[in-house]
Amino acid sequence: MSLSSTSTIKHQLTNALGPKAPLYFNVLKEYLSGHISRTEYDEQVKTHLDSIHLVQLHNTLIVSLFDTSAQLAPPTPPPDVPKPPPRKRRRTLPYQGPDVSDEGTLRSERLKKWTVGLGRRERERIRALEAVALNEPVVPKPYTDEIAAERGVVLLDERGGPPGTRPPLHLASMTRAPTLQHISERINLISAQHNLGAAPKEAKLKQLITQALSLTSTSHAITSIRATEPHSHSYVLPASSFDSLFTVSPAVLPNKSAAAMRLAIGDNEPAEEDVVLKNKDLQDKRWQLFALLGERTVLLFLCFYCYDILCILAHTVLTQISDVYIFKQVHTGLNIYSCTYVGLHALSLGHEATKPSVPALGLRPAIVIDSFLRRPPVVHLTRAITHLQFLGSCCTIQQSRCRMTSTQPFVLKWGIISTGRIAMEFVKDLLVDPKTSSLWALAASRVRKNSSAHTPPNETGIKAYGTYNEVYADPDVNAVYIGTPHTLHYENALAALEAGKHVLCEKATTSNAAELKALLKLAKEKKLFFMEALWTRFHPLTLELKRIAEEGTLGDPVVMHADLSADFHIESLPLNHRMLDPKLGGGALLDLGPYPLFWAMLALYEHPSNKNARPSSIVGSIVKTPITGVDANTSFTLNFTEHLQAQAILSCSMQVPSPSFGATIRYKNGTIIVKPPIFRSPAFTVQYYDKPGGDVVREETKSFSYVGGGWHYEADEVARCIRDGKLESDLWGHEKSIIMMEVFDEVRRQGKYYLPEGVEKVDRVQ
Ligand SMILES: NC(=O)C1=CN([C@@H]2O[C@H](COP(=O)(O)OP(=O)(O)OC[C@H]3O[C@@H](n4cnc5c(N)ncnc54)[C@H](OP(=O)(O)O)[C@@H]3O)[C@@H](O)[C@H]2O)C=CC1
Ligand SMILES: O=C1OC[C@@H](O)[C@H](O)[C@H]1O
Repeated sequence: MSLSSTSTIKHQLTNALGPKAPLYFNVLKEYLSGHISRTEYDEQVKTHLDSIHLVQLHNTLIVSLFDTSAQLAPPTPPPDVPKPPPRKRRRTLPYQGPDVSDEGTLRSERLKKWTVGLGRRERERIRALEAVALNEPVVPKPYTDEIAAERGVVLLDERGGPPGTRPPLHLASMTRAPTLQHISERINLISAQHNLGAAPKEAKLKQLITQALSLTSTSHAITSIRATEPHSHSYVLPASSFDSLFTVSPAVLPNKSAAAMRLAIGDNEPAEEDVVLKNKDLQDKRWQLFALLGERTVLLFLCFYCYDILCILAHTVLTQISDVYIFKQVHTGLNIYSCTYVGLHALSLGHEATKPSVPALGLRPAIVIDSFLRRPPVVHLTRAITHLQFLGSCCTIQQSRCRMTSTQPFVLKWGIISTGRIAMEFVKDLLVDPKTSSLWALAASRVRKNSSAHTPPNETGIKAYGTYNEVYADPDVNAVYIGTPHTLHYENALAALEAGKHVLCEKATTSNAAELKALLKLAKEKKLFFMEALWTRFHPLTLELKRIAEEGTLGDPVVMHADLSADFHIESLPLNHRMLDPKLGGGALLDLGPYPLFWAMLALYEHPSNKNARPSSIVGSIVKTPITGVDANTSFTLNFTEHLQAQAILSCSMQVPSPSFGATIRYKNGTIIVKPPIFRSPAFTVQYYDKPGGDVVREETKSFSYVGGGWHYEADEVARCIRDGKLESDLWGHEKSIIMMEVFDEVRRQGKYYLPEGVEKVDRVQ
């Protein structure tokens, strides 16, 4: 059926209704735009339909509206299930007189059939998906989360059944993702079907998806999430809002939604409340959800109204992040708005006090689709979009929200040592969200020698100093970032620590392990935070890769290869360039080597089966450049044999670009391939075997993009750790940096690459 058929019926109905027509269409508009509920709609529309003829015309109009979808090609991407046989076209419209099966009620069978809202193809698709899910043994995950167990988290029932027993639909297992073309067609269709006016443009959708995805960066990056537009006031709900929201009866929704929204984001939002969790809160299901959501990489989509959009977004998101949970009112016992706010609040709080795991709450990393398949399609695209926009706008997340006991945003004032290349990249990323980190002072050693500690902040509010000592001496500086060449790290970090500053120090942390150990000893004595700036460890890609690598399916790691190389054109570099000058720790190993070694540390050392055992052997080989004698090409292998039988084969060169593979980690049951450049990889692919050493039966690629350059993740980690009084990061702690330096020492020793006398300030590798 075409849209003109619908207009014919509309025309007939208008004539038949006479003066009541505007009222009738107004009610329809209200319904389709979601302002009134289905029940309200039925009640109101009935008052205008005072003859059988009118009722039949009305029913035909409704059918024709829904029928539009049957005639246009379904753009929703088909799943990987056998295609249904071609079906006959329905011959319903244009209106052909009274339908004998219509009993003159608004609930005629034919109408009911249509108002279920899903086409047969769609229903079959869903049914097939359910079958897939049901075939899977549903094994509720054991109650293993230690924090949850310790705190005696109460499991939520899922629709009256035990948690974890409700089979989810594995949208994730679908291999074909929708294209923008699909999305746009579907949106046009839905919009046309429901008189929603102009459909949003692809760009708009893209923007929404991007916006939504930015929510999912990971809780580790919470402080980096930005709203698309600046907001003058907080959009995060105070805890008390929940009391009202939770008491809003689902029966009055969605028509009261606007009120609920206003309640939530109200223009006159009172001052932010101090949210302190008490013990009893920890037993509260709502807070458990906060905790759950705050802990995990979660995107909450509550597109009750628009199944297609939900699937599209879920698809998109599933390719980007680890878990997507779509909470349904029936599933959580919360209404749709409460769910939204729970999610937002959780994201904003980054609640770390309780960490009930997903299985502990009986939720599974899959999309749970249930009763809404039986709901009439109050398909309301604009509402779905409003939700997403709302989600986006609620994401002005301030660091204060990550700390339940503080009402003040935590701001870390950074002092930057050096104005070199990487220091400036780091600075740019600090400015990605100035609310969370404040760039306080910046020093160059070789320019602006005349400036003094009393230099007033310039128009950017950043003090510019002419010596590093002035930064160390500035009482307002909390943490110092060191971005000088490797061999200067020790003296710079030492000075910063002695001045009482926390330190984030570029890789390679020092010239040798002895220097690093001396720094760490001092940091501990002074109760100061110290971290190697191994930014890659904090990237969402790395967190996700680690999750997949360690969840068990792949088994233990066996062999990994990693290389980072770059052609520095050393023949044309000045001899005092940091890559060539042995006094600055020049060469490939200390500059590029940290990254292949990092991947070995992540994949092998950090693997739970390795039980934190250090490498049992290190073998290195170095090719030096005749230009200055620093290493030009270096390879090294590490064995991890105490608990694993694993080997890392690592290499770096400053004479050629990286190879195409980046890093490859081979496990007993699969392989992970990390795309280069491995310091900020854009994607990784996981290949699963049918049996150990067997064929690849499934392959999944996960792609990531970064806000800014990707250094703010490590900056956020530093801020969080310092805020929480930690002396080292849980993700990249001291022990790992020491192992890294010991590996470099050993490789240099074996390759006979000795730094000039006096360069190493503590001991000397020889
Ligand atoms: N995390 C990452 O992605 C990256 C990290 N790095 C690390 O950052 C550090 C710096 O690298 P990069 O920024 O590329 O180097 P640059 O040469 O660009 O910058 C180093 C800066 O250190 C300062 N400096 C102080 N003393 C000296 C000296 N004697 N000789 C040279 N420079 C001196 C200078 O700044 P000023 O004059 O202002 O004092 C100089 O600009 C290295 O340890 C490297 O491993 C490098 C690249 C990427
Ligand atoms: O840390 C680094 O990552 C990127 C490389 O280009 C750079 O040389 C290195 O220091």
